[in-house]
Amino acid sequence: MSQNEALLTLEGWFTVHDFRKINWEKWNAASAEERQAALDDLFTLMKGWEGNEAANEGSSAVYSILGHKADLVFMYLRPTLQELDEIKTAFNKSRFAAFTTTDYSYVSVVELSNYVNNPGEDPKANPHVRDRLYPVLPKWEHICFYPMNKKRDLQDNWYMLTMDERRQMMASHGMIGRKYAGKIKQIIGGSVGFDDWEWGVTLFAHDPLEFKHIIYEMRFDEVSARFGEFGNFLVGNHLDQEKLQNLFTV
Ligand code: VOV
Repeated sequence: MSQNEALLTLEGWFTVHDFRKINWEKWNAASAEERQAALDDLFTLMKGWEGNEAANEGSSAVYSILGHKADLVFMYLRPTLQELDEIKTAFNKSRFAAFTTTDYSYVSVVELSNYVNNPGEDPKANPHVRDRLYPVLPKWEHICFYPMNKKRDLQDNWYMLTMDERRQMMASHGMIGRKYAGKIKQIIGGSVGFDDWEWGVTLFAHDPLEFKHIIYEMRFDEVSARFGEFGNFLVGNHLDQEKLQNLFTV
């Protein structure tokens, strides 16, 4: 056993997942003009977010969420926490926000762990690394989000393993992940100090069954089987302006 072999991590954009519920009773009771004004406010915000993305100053995406846990998720990536705060405030001032409530959100920072770095190389000079730290959210049809920890039990304490043991397990994890190239795009948000779990995992897929396949396959892999602890899973479908307009048409 070796202690204090803390890993160097690389951080990219800060991230908020803002999960919202729609107050359908209020929405249905509003006039057609009030509803359209609310949607127009939302579309104006979305245009602004697209501008940020085009200027390489962050990325955003909107998805519906199935089940009772939420109706929508707004996922934002930005260079600073201040910008994420401004987005939250602007959203809350919009007429659209008055028809929503939020009881779950997740704050993290896009993270790469340095298990795979090349000694002597400045990782942030590597365009491949930069693309992963400052990603454009892919807007694929489906999203899956869940928070997770690595276990800290006496027998199975991830943080008491040696660097070599952890590196080996992460290599096996990465091998499984590579089989899903083109099918799953993963964004790992480090959330130690930012939110209630250690990581927020966001997966994008064209086929939602790929979420089930990769997560199930990883459950048999030692790092997940022995050390993975998981929170709530949320899954949903991509929304653009047209789909939002249809969704909210009464
Ligand atoms: C497309 C799928 C995919 C691929 C290719 C992939 C690869 C990799 C690599 C190469 C590395 C290590 C270097 C780095 O990049 O950080 C990681 C790192 C990580 N992963 Fe991963 N992962 C995937 C997918 C993937 C999934 C589905 C999950 C959830 C696990 C599950 O059981 O539900 C996950 C989790 C993580 C986490 C929490 C970390 C950080 C762990 C730490 O201790 O620091 N990940 N991951």
